[in-house]
Amino acid sequence: MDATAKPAIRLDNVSKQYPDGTVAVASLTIEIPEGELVAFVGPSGCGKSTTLRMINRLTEPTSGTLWLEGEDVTRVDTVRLRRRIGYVIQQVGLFPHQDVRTNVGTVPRLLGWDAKRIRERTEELLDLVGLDPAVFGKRYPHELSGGQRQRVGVARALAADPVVLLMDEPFSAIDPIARGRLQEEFLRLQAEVRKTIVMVTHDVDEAVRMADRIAVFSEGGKLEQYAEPATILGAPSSSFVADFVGGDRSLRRLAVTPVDLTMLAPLSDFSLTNRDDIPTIPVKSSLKDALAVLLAGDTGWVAVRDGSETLGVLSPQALHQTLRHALPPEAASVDD
Ligand SMILES: Nc1ncnc2c1ncn2[C@@H]1O[C@H](COP(=O)(O)OP(=O)(O)OP(=O)(O)O)[C@@H](O)[C@H]1O
Repeated sequence: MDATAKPAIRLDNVSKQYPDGTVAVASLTIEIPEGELVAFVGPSGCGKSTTLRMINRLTEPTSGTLWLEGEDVTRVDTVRLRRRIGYVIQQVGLFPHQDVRTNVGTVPRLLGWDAKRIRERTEELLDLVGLDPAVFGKRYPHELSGGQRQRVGVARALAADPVVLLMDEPFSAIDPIARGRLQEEFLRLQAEVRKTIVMVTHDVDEAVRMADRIAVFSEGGKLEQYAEPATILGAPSSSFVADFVGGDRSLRRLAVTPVDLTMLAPLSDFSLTNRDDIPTIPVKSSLKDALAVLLAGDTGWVAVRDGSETLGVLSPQALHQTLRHALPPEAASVDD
């Protein structure tokens, strides 16, 4: 964690015991750095949603302290607290009898914004989530696809510019192809708005792809490991974490391991009739992207580009070495 980054959210020894005696979260301390996307993963019933809902106090903690931007919000008025925290859930929870524009303007209306400002803000947000306001603004939720509804849900959650966005399984009800597209769009949106986001997901690939940091929980809201995706996959802290992220975590790791620029050979080393034939990848590509491009091409080489400048060429041998380096054999077994 960047030592200078101040946490947007801090849970301090927070616990939740439901009235029937179930201890969903025993005693959890975790900090969410400002501007980061943190994914909560873990087996069913381990307390992910309870923890998420304690952040906006839809579920009141039994004990412990909750901090938002350095302020103790454990006992502040929940209506005011929730205005600072957007919330997106799996079934979106759009109001079925209100059109898209009215749905998106919900919180600004509650805040008493004037009509012109609400209209401008809803237009801006619909544009931001990739829905043309002229086409979609007047539609009702049942006139939208699942993915479009989800975008409206995100636009609505962002409407009053909250400091934090909580998302509980936001993409899980959407088919895999549309989900991939939404995830990508969401990452683009996040690069623009840079909110502090906490997301619960069942999908390890989604967490690896989207999160700056992953929190792996076990039963009772026990934080097993809290680290960047590459660390969770490459150095799981226990056999529990290793088992949870799965036997194919080595392959998952390729998606978060960048191409090693020290392995590139100069383009001039290659006697090619037409250098334009070499497939290229951008400098920030992952090993997974490099491998995919290499397999799709005929030349066996991949040029790495920074804008229009070619930095060098990745040969199959260099890629093989990088893969072996990225996927050491010991990564396959982890002991407690
Ligand atoms: N209102 C409630 N009353 C009693 N127990 C509850 C309540 N809500 C959740 N629980 C219990 O608390 C524990 C944690 O539930 P929670 O929904 O936080 O888990 P989760 O990790 O989000 O699960 P999932 O991945 O299945 O959604 C579970 O044992 C669950 O049965």
